Amino acid sequence: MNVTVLKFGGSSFLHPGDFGPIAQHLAKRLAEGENKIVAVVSAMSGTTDDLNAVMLDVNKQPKPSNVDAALAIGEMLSACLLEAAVSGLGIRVQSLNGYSLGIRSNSEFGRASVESVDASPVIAALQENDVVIAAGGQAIDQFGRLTFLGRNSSDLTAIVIASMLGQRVCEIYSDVPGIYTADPHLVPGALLLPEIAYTTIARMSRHGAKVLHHRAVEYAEKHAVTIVCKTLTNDGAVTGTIVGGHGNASSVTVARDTAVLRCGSLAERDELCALLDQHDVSAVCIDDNCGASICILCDVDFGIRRVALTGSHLVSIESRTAVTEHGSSRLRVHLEADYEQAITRACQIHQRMYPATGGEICGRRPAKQRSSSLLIRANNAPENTQ
Ligand SMILES: Nc1ncnc2c1ncn2[C@@H]1O[C@H](COP(=O)(O)OP(=O)(O)O)[C@@H](O)[C@H]1O
Ligand SMILES: N[C@@H](CC(=O)OP(=O)(O)O)C(=O)O
Repeated sequence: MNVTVLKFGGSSFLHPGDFGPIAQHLAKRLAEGENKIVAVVSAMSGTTDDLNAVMLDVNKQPKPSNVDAALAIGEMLSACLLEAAVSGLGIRVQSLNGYSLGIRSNSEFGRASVESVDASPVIAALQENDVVIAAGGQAIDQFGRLTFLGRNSSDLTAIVIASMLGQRVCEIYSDVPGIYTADPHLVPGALLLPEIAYTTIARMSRHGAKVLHHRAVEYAEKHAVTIVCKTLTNDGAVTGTIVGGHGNASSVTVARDTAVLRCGSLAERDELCALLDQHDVSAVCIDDNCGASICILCDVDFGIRRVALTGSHLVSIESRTAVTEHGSSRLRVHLEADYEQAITRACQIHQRMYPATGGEICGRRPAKQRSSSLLIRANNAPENTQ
Protein backbone atom coordinates (compact mmCIF):
# COMPACT_ATOMS: atom_id res chain seq x y z
CA MET A 1 0.00 0.00 0.00
CA ASN A 2 1.35 3.43 -0.97
CA VAL A 3 1.06 5.67 2.10
CA THR A 4 2.25 9.23 2.68
CA VAL A 5 3.53 9.63 6.24
CA LEU A 6 3.76 13.15 7.66
CA LYS A 7 4.28 14.61 11.11
CA PHE A 8 3.12 17.97 12.46
CA GLY A 9 4.87 19.18 15.60
CA GLY A 10 3.55 21.29 18.44
CA SER A 11 4.88 24.40 16.68
CA SER A 12 2.22 23.75 14.01
CA PHE A 13 -0.54 23.85 16.64
CA LEU A 14 -0.37 27.09 18.54
CA HIS A 15 -4.18 27.59 18.53
CA PRO A 16 -7.20 25.33 17.90
CA GLY A 17 -7.66 27.25 14.63
CA ASP A 18 -4.40 25.72 13.33
CA PHE A 19 -5.99 22.28 12.86
CA GLY A 20 -8.18 23.50 9.96
CA PRO A 21 -5.36 24.50 7.55
CA ILE A 22 -3.55 21.24 8.22
CA ALA A 23 -6.73 19.26 7.51
CA GLN A 24 -7.06 21.24 4.26
CA HIS A 25 -3.48 20.40 3.33
CA LEU A 26 -4.26 16.70 3.82
CA ALA A 27 -7.44 17.06 1.73
CA LYS A 28 -5.43 18.76 -1.04
CA ARG A 29 -2.88 15.96 -1.05
CA LEU A 30 -5.67 13.39 -1.45
CA ALA A 31 -7.33 15.48 -4.19
CA GLU A 32 -3.99 15.61 -6.02
CA GLY A 33 -3.97 11.82 -6.16
CA GLU A 34 -2.22 10.59 -3.06
CA ASN A 35 -3.60 7.28 -1.98
CA LYS A 36 -3.60 7.14 1.83
CA ILE A 37 -2.14 9.42 4.49
CA VAL A 38 -0.91 8.84 8.03
CA ALA A 39 -0.47 12.13 9.93
CA VAL A 40 1.40 11.95 13.23
CA VAL A 41 0.74 14.82 15.63
CA SER A 42 2.39 16.30 18.71
CA ALA A 43 0.73 18.04 21.61
CA MET A 44 -0.21 21.67 21.00
CA SER A 45 2.63 24.02 21.85
CA GLY A 46 3.13 24.26 25.63
CA THR A 47 0.64 21.47 26.46
CA THR A 48 3.20 18.87 27.56
CA ASP A 49 4.78 21.37 29.99
CA ASP A 50 1.33 22.33 31.29
CA LEU A 51 0.34 18.70 31.87
CA ASN A 52 3.61 18.07 33.68
CA ALA A 53 3.08 21.13 35.89
CA VAL A 54 -0.45 20.01 36.79
CA MET A 55 0.87 16.60 37.82
CA LEU A 56 3.50 18.22 40.05
CA ASP A 57 0.83 20.45 41.63
CA VAL A 58 -1.00 17.33 42.73
CA ASN A 59 2.04 15.28 43.76
CA LYS A 60 5.66 16.54 43.84
CA GLN A 61 6.92 13.00 43.26
CA PRO A 62 4.40 11.25 41.03
CA LYS A 63 4.99 7.70 39.84
CA PRO A 64 6.81 7.79 36.46
CA SER A 65 4.12 5.56 34.90
CA ASN A 66 1.51 8.05 36.12
CA VAL A 67 3.41 10.96 34.52
CA ASP A 68 3.71 9.12 31.19
CA ALA A 69 -0.03 8.45 31.05
CA ALA A 70 -0.74 12.13 31.80
CA LEU A 71 1.74 13.53 29.24
CA ALA A 72 0.35 11.31 26.47
CA ILE A 73 -2.97 13.14 26.79
CA GLY A 74 -1.53 16.17 24.94
CA GLU A 75 -0.93 14.19 21.75
CA MET A 76 -4.21 12.29 22.15
CA LEU A 77 -6.07 15.60 22.20
CA SER A 78 -4.24 16.87 19.09
CA ALA A 79 -5.10 13.61 17.31
CA CYS A 80 -8.79 14.00 18.21
CA LEU A 81 -8.82 17.65 17.10
CA LEU A 82 -7.16 16.93 13.76
CA GLU A 83 -9.55 13.99 13.26
CA ALA A 84 -12.45 16.42 13.89
CA ALA A 85 -11.03 18.94 11.39
CA VAL A 86 -10.46 16.28 8.71
CA SER A 87 -13.86 14.60 9.16
CA GLY A 88 -15.41 18.08 8.91
CA LEU A 89 -14.14 18.10 5.30
CA GLY A 90 -16.04 14.90 4.56
CA ILE A 91 -12.93 12.68 4.51
CA ARG A 92 -12.93 9.17 6.02
CA VAL A 93 -10.54 9.48 8.97
CA GLN A 94 -9.70 7.67 12.21
CA SER A 95 -7.31 8.57 15.01
CA LEU A 96 -5.17 6.09 16.93
CA ASN A 97 -3.15 6.55 20.11
CA GLY A 98 -0.52 4.66 22.08
CA TYR A 99 -3.05 1.99 23.07
CA SER A 100 -4.00 1.18 19.48
CA LEU A 101 -0.98 2.10 17.31
CA GLY A 102 0.84 -1.25 17.49
CA ILE A 103 4.07 0.23 18.89
CA ARG A 104 5.48 -1.70 21.85
CA SER A 105 8.17 -0.22 24.12
CA ASN A 106 10.10 -1.24 27.20
CA SER A 107 8.91 0.03 30.59
CA GLU A 108 11.50 2.79 31.06
CA PHE A 109 8.89 5.41 31.89
CA GLY A 110 9.84 8.97 30.98
CA ARG A 111 11.93 7.94 27.99
CA ALA A 112 10.86 4.48 26.88
CA SER A 113 12.52 2.73 23.91
CA VAL A 114 10.66 1.14 21.01
CA GLU A 115 11.05 -2.64 21.14
CA SER A 116 8.70 -3.99 18.50
CA VAL A 117 6.04 -2.91 16.05
CA ASP A 118 2.91 -4.50 14.63
CA ALA A 119 1.69 -2.72 11.50
CA SER A 120 -1.70 -4.46 11.42
CA PRO A 121 -3.75 -1.90 13.46
CA VAL A 122 -2.56 0.99 11.26
CA ILE A 123 -3.07 -1.04 8.07
CA ALA A 124 -6.59 -2.01 9.21
CA ALA A 125 -7.40 1.64 9.91
CA LEU A 126 -6.01 2.64 6.48
CA GLN A 127 -8.18 0.04 4.75
CA GLU A 128 -11.30 1.68 6.20
CA ASN A 129 -10.13 5.31 5.95
CA ASP A 130 -8.22 7.67 3.69
CA VAL A 131 -6.47 9.42 6.56
CA VAL A 132 -5.23 7.96 9.83
CA ILE A 133 -4.10 10.35 12.57
CA ALA A 134 -1.56 9.00 15.08
CA ALA A 135 -0.81 10.49 18.50
CA GLY A 136 2.98 10.87 18.66
CA GLY A 137 5.51 10.07 21.36
CA GLN A 138 3.66 7.18 23.01
CA ALA A 139 3.54 3.39 23.06
CA ILE A 140 2.51 0.59 25.40
CA ASP A 141 4.73 -1.73 27.39
CA GLN A 142 4.35 -5.49 27.74
CA PHE A 143 1.67 -5.00 30.41
CA GLY A 144 -0.39 -2.66 28.22
CA ARG A 145 0.65 0.45 30.17
CA LEU A 146 1.07 3.71 28.29
CA THR A 147 4.70 4.87 27.94
CA PHE A 148 6.19 8.21 26.86
CA LEU A 149 9.03 8.01 24.33
CA GLY A 150 10.65 11.26 25.57
CA ARG A 151 10.44 14.99 24.87
CA ASN A 152 10.00 15.86 21.18
CA SER A 153 9.62 12.16 20.34
CA SER A 154 6.65 12.48 17.95
CA ASP A 155 9.31 12.57 15.22
CA LEU A 156 10.26 9.06 16.31
CA THR A 157 6.66 7.84 16.07
CA ALA A 158 6.46 9.20 12.51
CA ILE A 159 9.64 7.43 11.42
CA VAL A 160 8.60 4.18 13.13
CA ILE A 161 5.25 4.26 11.31
CA ALA A 162 6.84 5.09 7.94
CA SER A 163 9.24 2.20 8.40
CA MET A 164 6.60 -0.29 9.57
CA LEU A 165 4.48 0.55 6.51
CA GLY A 166 7.47 -0.01 4.23
CA GLN A 167 7.69 3.65 3.17
CA ARG A 168 11.06 5.12 2.21
CA VAL A 169 10.20 8.73 3.02
CA CYS A 170 8.73 10.60 6.00
CA GLU A 171 7.80 14.30 5.92
CA ILE A 172 8.37 16.27 9.13
CA TYR A 173 6.63 19.67 9.31
CA SER A 174 7.70 22.38 11.71
CA ASP A 175 7.68 26.16 12.14
CA VAL A 176 11.00 26.29 10.27
CA PRO A 177 11.48 24.79 6.78
CA GLY A 178 14.44 22.66 7.73
CA ILE A 179 17.79 22.34 9.45
CA TYR A 180 20.01 25.39 9.78
CA THR A 181 23.63 25.90 10.83
CA ALA A 182 22.19 27.22 14.14
CA ASP A 183 18.72 27.77 15.62
CA PRO A 184 17.37 30.47 13.25
CA HIS A 185 15.26 31.91 16.08
CA LEU A 186 18.42 32.61 18.09
CA VAL A 187 21.15 33.22 15.49
CA PRO A 188 20.01 35.61 12.74
CA GLY A 189 22.69 34.59 10.23
CA ALA A 190 21.91 30.86 10.43
CA LEU A 191 22.01 29.14 7.02
CA LEU A 192 19.46 26.61 5.78
CA LEU A 193 21.10 23.31 4.81
CA PRO A 194 19.52 21.68 1.73
CA GLU A 195 20.80 18.26 2.77
CA ILE A 196 22.38 16.76 5.84
CA ALA A 197 23.65 13.33 6.85
CA TYR A 198 21.82 11.35 9.53
CA THR A 199 24.87 11.23 11.79
CA THR A 200 25.43 14.99 11.58
CA ILE A 201 21.90 16.02 12.54
CA ALA A 202 21.65 13.23 15.16
CA ARG A 203 24.69 14.69 16.91
CA MET A 204 23.34 18.24 16.62
CA SER A 205 20.03 17.03 18.06
CA ARG A 206 21.72 15.35 21.01
CA HIS A 207 23.32 18.73 21.72
CA GLY A 208 20.09 20.73 21.56
CA ALA A 209 18.89 21.10 17.94
CA LYS A 210 15.38 19.95 18.76
CA VAL A 211 14.12 20.46 15.20
CA LEU A 212 14.55 16.68 14.81
CA HIS A 213 14.65 14.11 17.59
CA HIS A 214 17.97 12.25 17.70
CA ARG A 215 16.36 8.85 18.20
CA ALA A 216 14.07 9.48 15.23
CA VAL A 217 17.09 10.26 13.05
CA GLU A 218 18.96 7.18 14.25
CA TYR A 219 15.88 4.98 13.63
CA ALA A 220 15.52 6.52 10.16
CA GLU A 221 19.13 5.74 9.31
CA LYS A 222 18.82 2.17 10.56
CA HIS A 223 15.61 1.57 8.59
CA ALA A 224 16.64 3.58 5.48
CA VAL A 225 13.89 6.18 5.74
CA THR A 226 14.70 9.56 4.16
CA ILE A 227 13.45 12.49 6.25
CA VAL A 228 12.07 15.46 4.34
CA CYS A 229 11.86 18.57 6.55
CA LYS A 230 9.11 20.96 5.53
CA THR A 231 6.99 23.85 6.66
CA LEU A 232 3.43 24.74 5.69
CA THR A 233 2.94 28.31 4.44
CA ASN A 234 -0.09 30.15 3.04
CA ASP A 235 1.26 29.22 -0.39
CA GLY A 236 1.58 25.51 0.43
CA ALA A 237 4.32 23.21 1.69
CA VAL A 238 7.98 24.26 1.37
CA THR A 239 10.81 21.73 1.56
CA GLY A 240 13.92 22.92 3.42
CA THR A 241 16.20 19.96 4.12
CA ILE A 242 16.57 16.34 3.06
CA VAL A 243 18.10 14.10 5.72
CA GLY A 244 19.84 11.07 4.26
CA GLY A 245 23.28 9.67 3.64
CA HIS A 246 25.05 12.89 2.68
CA GLY A 247 25.69 16.44 3.77
CA ASN A 248 27.90 17.96 6.41
CA ALA A 249 28.38 21.48 7.70
CA SER A 250 29.77 23.21 10.75
CA SER A 251 27.06 24.31 13.15
CA VAL A 252 26.32 25.66 16.62
CA THR A 253 23.70 24.20 18.94
CA VAL A 254 22.19 25.52 22.14
CA ALA A 255 20.72 23.17 24.76
CA ARG A 256 18.83 25.02 27.48
CA ASP A 257 18.27 23.59 30.96
CA THR A 258 20.92 20.92 30.89
CA ALA A 259 21.90 19.51 34.30
CA VAL A 260 25.41 19.64 35.71
CA LEU A 261 25.91 16.92 38.32
CA ARG A 262 28.89 17.48 40.60
CA CYS A 263 30.21 14.11 41.73
CA GLY A 264 32.08 13.08 44.88
CA SER A 265 35.03 11.62 42.98
CA LEU A 266 36.46 11.06 39.54
CA ALA A 267 35.77 7.33 39.77
CA GLU A 268 32.12 7.95 40.63
CA ARG A 269 31.83 10.44 37.76
CA ASP A 270 33.23 7.92 35.27
CA GLU A 271 30.88 5.20 36.52
CA LEU A 272 27.88 7.50 36.17
CA CYS A 273 28.98 8.55 32.68
CA ALA A 274 29.16 4.91 31.66
CA LEU A 275 25.71 4.27 33.14
CA LEU A 276 24.17 7.20 31.24
CA ASP A 277 25.82 6.06 28.04
CA GLN A 278 24.41 2.57 28.58
CA HIS A 279 20.93 4.12 28.88
CA ASP A 280 21.46 6.24 25.75
CA VAL A 281 21.38 9.51 27.67
CA SER A 282 23.63 12.16 26.07
CA ALA A 283 26.09 13.47 28.63
CA VAL A 284 29.54 15.03 28.71
CA CYS A 285 32.24 14.80 31.36
CA ILE A 286 33.52 18.01 32.88
CA ASP A 287 36.97 18.59 34.34
CA ASP A 288 37.28 22.00 35.96
CA ASN A 289 38.47 23.51 39.22
CA CYS A 290 35.14 22.60 40.85
CA GLY A 291 36.00 18.89 40.53
CA ALA A 292 34.51 16.01 38.59
CA SER A 293 31.13 16.65 37.00
CA ILE A 294 28.77 15.43 34.30
CA CYS A 295 26.51 17.53 32.13
CA ILE A 296 23.32 15.75 30.97
CA LEU A 297 22.34 17.32 27.64
CA CYS A 298 18.98 15.78 26.86
CA ASP A 299 16.42 13.45 28.50
CA VAL A 300 17.53 15.34 31.61
CA ASP A 301 14.84 14.19 34.08
CA PHE A 302 15.20 10.61 32.91
CA GLY A 303 18.99 10.79 33.27
CA ILE A 304 18.82 12.29 36.77
CA ARG A 305 16.42 9.54 37.81
CA ARG A 306 18.79 6.84 36.53
CA VAL A 307 21.63 8.43 38.51
CA ALA A 308 19.46 8.72 41.65
CA LEU A 309 18.68 4.99 41.44
CA THR A 310 22.39 4.21 41.93
CA GLY A 311 22.32 5.90 45.35
CA SER A 312 25.30 8.09 44.37
CA HIS A 313 25.94 11.02 46.70
CA LEU A 314 26.08 13.99 44.36
CA VAL A 315 27.54 17.21 45.69
CA SER A 316 25.04 19.31 43.71
CA ILE A 317 22.89 19.56 40.60
CA GLU A 318 22.89 22.85 38.69
CA SER A 319 21.14 24.03 35.56
CA ARG A 320 23.22 25.32 32.63
CA THR A 321 22.84 26.17 28.95
CA ALA A 322 25.23 24.19 26.76
CA VAL A 323 26.54 25.83 23.58
CA THR A 324 28.26 23.34 21.28
CA GLU A 325 30.49 24.09 18.31
CA HIS A 326 30.21 21.31 15.75
CA GLY A 327 33.34 21.89 13.67
CA SER A 328 34.53 19.82 10.75
CA SER A 329 36.57 17.47 12.93
CA ARG A 330 35.71 18.17 16.56
CA LEU A 331 33.11 19.19 19.09
CA ARG A 332 33.67 21.92 21.63
CA VAL A 333 31.15 22.42 24.43
CA HIS A 334 30.74 25.55 26.56
CA LEU A 335 28.47 25.76 29.58
CA GLU A 336 26.85 29.04 30.56
CA ALA A 337 24.83 29.81 33.66
CA ASP A 338 23.25 32.82 31.96
CA TYR A 339 21.00 32.04 28.99
CA GLU A 340 21.48 35.40 27.25
CA GLN A 341 25.23 34.97 27.58
CA ALA A 342 24.87 31.57 25.95
CA ILE A 343 22.99 33.03 22.99
CA THR A 344 25.62 35.73 22.57
CA ARG A 345 28.32 33.09 22.58
CA ALA A 346 26.41 30.98 20.02
CA CYS A 347 26.15 34.02 17.74
CA GLN A 348 29.87 34.78 18.09
CA ILE A 349 30.84 31.20 17.31
CA HIS A 350 28.50 31.13 14.30
CA GLN A 351 29.92 34.35 12.98
CA ARG A 352 33.42 32.97 13.32
CA MET A 353 32.36 29.85 11.39
CA TYR A 354 30.50 31.81 8.70
CA PRO A 355 32.04 35.33 8.56
CA ALA A 356 29.98 36.28 5.49
CA THR A 357 26.72 36.01 7.46
CA GLY A 358 27.42 39.33 9.22
CA GLY A 359 26.97 40.30 12.85
CA GLU A 360 23.26 40.96 13.25
CA ILE A 361 21.84 41.39 16.74
CA CYS A 362 21.33 38.01 18.35
CA GLY A 363 17.91 36.57 19.10
CA ARG A 364 16.80 36.99 22.69
CA ARG A 365 14.71 34.75 24.90
CA PRO A 366 14.05 35.54 28.56
CA ALA A 367 17.08 35.20 30.85
CA LYS A 368 16.81 32.50 33.48
CA GLN A 369 20.13 31.76 35.15
CA ARG A 370 22.71 33.82 36.93
CA SER A 371 25.99 34.35 35.09
CA SER A 372 29.13 32.17 35.16
CA SER A 373 30.56 29.68 32.76
CA LEU A 374 32.34 26.37 32.73
CA LEU A 375 34.47 24.84 30.08
CA ILE A 376 34.18 21.15 29.69
CA ARG A 377 35.36 17.89 28.26
CA ALA A 378 32.87 15.85 26.22
CA ASN A 379 32.84 12.09 26.81
CA ASN A 380 31.21 11.33 23.48
CA ALA A 381 32.99 13.92 21.40
CA PRO A 382 36.01 13.56 19.13
CA GLU A 383 37.77 16.26 21.10
CA ASN A 384 37.04 17.96 24.40
CA THR A 385 38.22 21.48 24.81
CA GLN A 386 37.28 24.75 26.34
N1 LIG B 1 19.77 23.82 13.77
C1 LIG B 1 18.46 24.10 13.82
N2 LIG B 1 17.75 24.22 12.68
C2 LIG B 1 16.43 24.49 12.72
N3 LIG B 1 15.72 24.67 13.85
C3 LIG B 1 16.38 24.55 15.02
C4 LIG B 1 17.77 24.26 15.06
N4 LIG B 1 18.14 24.20 16.36
C5 LIG B 1 17.06 24.43 17.09
N5 LIG B 1 15.98 24.65 16.30
C6 LIG B 1 14.64 24.95 16.81
O1 LIG B 1 13.80 23.86 16.58
C7 LIG B 1 12.49 24.39 16.49
C8 LIG B 1 11.60 23.35 15.90
O2 LIG B 1 11.54 22.28 16.82
P1 LIG B 1 10.24 22.07 17.71
O3 LIG B 1 9.91 23.35 18.42
O4 LIG B 1 10.39 20.85 18.51
O5 LIG B 1 9.21 21.92 16.52
P2 LIG B 1 7.97 20.98 16.38
O6 LIG B 1 7.05 21.38 17.47
O7 LIG B 1 7.47 21.33 15.02
O8 LIG B 1 8.47 19.59 16.50
C9 LIG B 1 12.65 25.62 15.66
O9 LIG B 1 11.60 26.53 15.89
C10 LIG B 1 13.99 26.15 16.13
O10 LIG B 1 13.84 27.17 17.09
N1 LIG C 1 5.07 15.78 24.01
C1 LIG C 1 6.16 16.17 23.19
C2 LIG C 1 5.66 16.57 21.87
C3 LIG C 1 6.66 16.58 20.79
O1 LIG C 1 7.13 15.65 20.22
O2 LIG C 1 6.96 17.82 20.55
P1 LIG C 1 7.35 18.44 19.14
O3 LIG C 1 6.94 17.51 18.04
O4 LIG C 1 6.57 19.69 19.15
O5 LIG C 1 8.81 18.66 19.18
C4 LIG C 1 6.97 17.27 23.83
O6 LIG C 1 6.59 18.42 23.95
O7 LIG C 1 8.03 16.95 24.24
